[in-house]
Amino acid sequence: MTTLQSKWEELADIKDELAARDWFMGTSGNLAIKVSNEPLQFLVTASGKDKKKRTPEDFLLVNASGDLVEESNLKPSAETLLHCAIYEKTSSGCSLHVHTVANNVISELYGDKGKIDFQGQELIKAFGLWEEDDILSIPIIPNYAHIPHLAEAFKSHILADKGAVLIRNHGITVWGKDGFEAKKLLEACEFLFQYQLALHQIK
Ligand SMILES: CSC[C@@H](O)[C@@H](O)C(=O)COP(=O)(O)O
Ligand SMILES: [Zn+2]
Repeated sequence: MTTLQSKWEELADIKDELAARDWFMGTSGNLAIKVSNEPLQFLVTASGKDKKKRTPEDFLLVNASGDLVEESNLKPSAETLLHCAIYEKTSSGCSLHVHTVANNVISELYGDKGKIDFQGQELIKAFGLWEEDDILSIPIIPNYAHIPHLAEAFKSHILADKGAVLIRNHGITVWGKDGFEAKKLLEACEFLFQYQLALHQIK
């Protein structure tokens, strides 16, 4: 199996798992996985498709600028520039973006603060935060309709090889060294958001 094929399979399996959680409502969400460093090339979901379905056209190979490596009648995700920013600034190997009700409500509740912090919650260990006083701080940025503008705002929060950024009333993007890590971070964030919303209900 070539690297391209194995990366395709890795991303397709993640897509299926996230689809099983119903995290691709209304064709939302996009996923990417790095295939090579020199030249930088990555697979990204084709724009506007139903990501709950598995088809041979689910992913497109793009370069560091987000342009197609080979001609296609499909377009790469409208948000490919966010994935480009991650691979430009880090050695991360996979980036995942989903819209969920929980991440949208949290982004609205905490958007004016520009971040949401979690401390003393076991799941922050997914981000490598093991000490009792460690804080997981997830930035929340405005949702600019102009994607190059959104990508610029997003870029300033890409500070390590793994991370997460919430886009207000839009969704979350996470990245990690490979598909396993990126999915772990995404699941941890969604757990923390649901936990926080549950706390709001009883307080
Ligand atoms: C109609 S879904 C919302 C989209 O505008 C976008 O935010 C999204 O996540 C999916 O866009 P896509 O171009 O399919 O990757
Ligand atoms: Zn989106």
